Formats: sequence, structure tokens, C-alpha cells
Amino acid sequence: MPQQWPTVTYKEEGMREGMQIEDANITVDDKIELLDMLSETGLSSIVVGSFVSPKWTPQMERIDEIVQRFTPKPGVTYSALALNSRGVERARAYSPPLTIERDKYPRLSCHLCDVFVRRNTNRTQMQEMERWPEIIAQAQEVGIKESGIGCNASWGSNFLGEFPVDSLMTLLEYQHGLWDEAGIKVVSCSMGDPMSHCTPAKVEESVTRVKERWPEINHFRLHLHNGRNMAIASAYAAMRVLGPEDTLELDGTIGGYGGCPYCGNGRATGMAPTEDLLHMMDDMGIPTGVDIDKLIDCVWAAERIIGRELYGHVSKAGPRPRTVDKLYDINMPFVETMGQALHFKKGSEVYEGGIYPYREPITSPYRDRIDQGLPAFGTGANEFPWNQDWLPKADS
Ligand SMILES: CC(C)(COP(=O)([O-])OP(=O)([O-])OC[C@H]1O[C@@H](n2cnc3c(N)ncnc32)[C@H](O)[C@@H]1OP(=O)([O-])[O-])[C@@H](O)C(=O)NCCC(=O)NCCSC(=O)C[C@@](C)(O)CC(=O)[O-]
Repeated sequence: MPQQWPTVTYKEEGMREGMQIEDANITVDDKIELLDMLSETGLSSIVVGSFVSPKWTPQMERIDEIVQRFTPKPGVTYSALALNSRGVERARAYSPPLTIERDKYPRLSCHLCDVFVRRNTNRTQMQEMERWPEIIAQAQEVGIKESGIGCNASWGSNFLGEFPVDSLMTLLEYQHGLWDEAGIKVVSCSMGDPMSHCTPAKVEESVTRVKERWPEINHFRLHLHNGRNMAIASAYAAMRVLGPEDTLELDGTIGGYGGCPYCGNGRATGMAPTEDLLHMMDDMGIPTGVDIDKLIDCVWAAERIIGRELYGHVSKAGPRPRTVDKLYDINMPFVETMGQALHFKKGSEVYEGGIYPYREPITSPYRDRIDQGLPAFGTGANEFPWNQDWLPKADS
């Protein structure tokens, strides 16, 4: 029985998580060029930046100009991060095209790491919790029937060390109890990880335990950072636990850049590279609606704008060639440099003149079959290559 995957929705964070850790002098024109390119890829949800204090994050100082001048594409949801009411008020001035509500549900959430939230927002974890009664009261007031629980810095902290999943579950249990008391059903759980402490094992355990403890929770949000290169594997682990009755919200950044300036990992933080993660989802048969080739154009544009190479792989090695027209030339020469590796998009001229050690051109009956539109291998015992005379006989 093939795996039944959850519905996966994806949010592109390159213009916010990505740009917030890059040079504050990147021009508004360049950011608008990249944002408008992202709008043409098929991405359905794009974060344009954040309305935070420019004293804390100068990279976001000119967000107002970006929102005023970019070209919103119909059907794409554009949002922005706001960490306090002043930020929400600023964002609301640009709605539309911005969508202000970033969460489907009223949610009780806080950071397991008190140090991170103090460093990042000048607030304490206790102050985050103090808001919960108000969130519950507001939900009751407007007759909300479904709610969310959640946590950030869910699996560990660069300042406090690793957190056992038990600690995460204790926090979620407490939040769930408050919603129970209010008589509001909990259907969603979010887990964030700004300091890159996610691992596939911890994410698998966390999502599994939440599903087992509260089977009615069928909506999950994961905000995973990639400082230890565990974001894609962790996202996959979550997909493996969930099923067709579940929805999983993921986010990442083109090229995999990004990070919070106050998490301690700087530009080494990163997120799941969008092009790598969505290419994996393509392979899994999970619909993304995104054109990987246009995403690669965005990564290359981002590298030009930022002035350095980014972390993703599909933009460098190319997507897995799966159709005859994308297969590599079996007689291509020695391919060595990163520039020569770009032949998948730039054509054979990038490796022309490379070492070619073969006395005769390479041929292969397998490639002959592929070029004729046949599968490389036959499926039956008496089909190619099992029926070829070169094959040693099993009883010999
Ligand atoms: C949240 C604040 C503003 C609180 O900062 P604060 O100092 O507590 O705010 P305040 O209310 O005391 O105001 C201080 C000054 O900031 C101004 N101010 C106050 N709010 C705003 C605003 N929204 N926009 C513009 N200006 C603002 C306010 O007007 C005042 O100006 P002054 O009187 O000094 O001239 C500050 O801590 C901040 O901006 N932090 C953001 C740092 C940042 O950008 N981090 C990266 C994004 S978060 C992230 O990446 C993590 C995440 C979200 O992905 C996952 C996770 O959280 O785990």
C-alpha cells in the first residue's frame, strides 16, 4: 500500500527569514525584482518581510517601500511577520495586498527557550504565557470553535541546551488543558525551531506523540531551521507520521538562506532550501504547484543580489533528470567545476573542451531503449536484460 501523504502547504520565507540575516544595504529594487520573480514560480504563499524595529533588524527598515512597489500576483497569499501590535498595525496599512492573519487558528504558544525570546523580542517566555488568557477570552467572545497549541524553540536552544520531547509535551498538555477548560476544541499544533535543534528522530517522536495523545489534531505547522542540516530530513519524518487526513504547513527559503539575527548562528542558520524540499515532494507525488526551473532562476537571482553562493543543491546539480529530454549526454566530457555542473540549465557549452578519454563514443543498450521510449529495465523475468545472451545463466 503506497504511503498516503498528508496535504502539504508551503510558505516561502526567503524575503523575510532570508533577507533579515543578509546585508542591510541590499537595494529595494533588487528585493522587489526577487519578490516579483518568486510570484511567478507557482508558490502560493510568500512572506514579503517583517514589520519589526529597524533598530533591531535594519535589514527590514525599508519593508514599506517593498510592499508599496512590488507586483502582487492574483492567487498568491502575501504575508509579513509582526512580533508586536505596532508591527501588526504597520502591516495592516498594506492589507491588501498583504494578508494579516498568518495563522488559521487562535493559538496558545510560547518559546521553550526564555533566553531566545528575550534576545529576539525583548519579551520573556512568561510574558508570552501571560497573553494566553486574553487569547482564550477573545476566542470565546467571537465564538471560535477550533484552536491551536504550539511551541517555538521546541527541541533545544543554543543558550539552554537540548530539550527532551517530554518538556515539549508538558507545555502542549498545559496549553491543551486551558482550551479544554474554555470548551474550545484543539485541532492544530505548531512547532518552531529558530536555533536549528530539529532532528528527524525528535520531530518524528513529537508529531507521533501529539497524534497519539490528541487524534483530533490534524493540522501541523513546522518552522524548521537548518543550521545542522536537519530541516529537510525532519520535514520528511513528519510527513511519514502524518496521513491523508492531516495537513502539514512547512516553510523554507529559496537557496536555503536565512536565520534570526538573535539565535546565535547568523547566516549559518539557514532553512530548508525550497527548491530541494519541493523537488523531494515532487518525487513523493505530493503536489506543489511550483515550477522548479523557475525556482532555480530565483535562487540564481538571489545569489547575484546577495553576492554569495547559497546552500541548496538542486540549483547547482539540477533536478533529477526523469524524462528523455533531460537526460545527460552519455558522451559528455569530464565535468568538474560548479560552472560546468550547470549544464542542466546552461547547456553543453559550459563543459565544451573538457577531458574526453574515450577512444570510441560510449554506447549502451540501456540508453538505446530509453531513447526509443522504452524503460531501462523490462519488468518480466523474460524481458530485457534478463533475456539477453550476455547474462550469465542462473544455473551455470
Ligand atoms: C519586537 C520588538 C519591536 C520589541 O522591541 P521593544 O524594544 O520591546 O519595543 P518597544 O515597544 O519598547 O519600542 C522600542 C522602540 O522600537 C520601536 N518599535 C517597537 N515595535 C516596532 C515595530 N514593530 N516596528 C517599528 N518600530 C517598532 C518603538 O517605536 C520604539 O522606538 P523608539 O521610541 O526607541 O524610537 C523588537 O524586539 C524587534 O523588533 N525584534 C525583532 C528582531 C527580529 O527581527 N528578529 C528576526 C525575526 S524573528 C525570527 O526570525 C524568529 C522566528 C519568528 O522566525 C521564529 C521564532 O520566533 O522562533
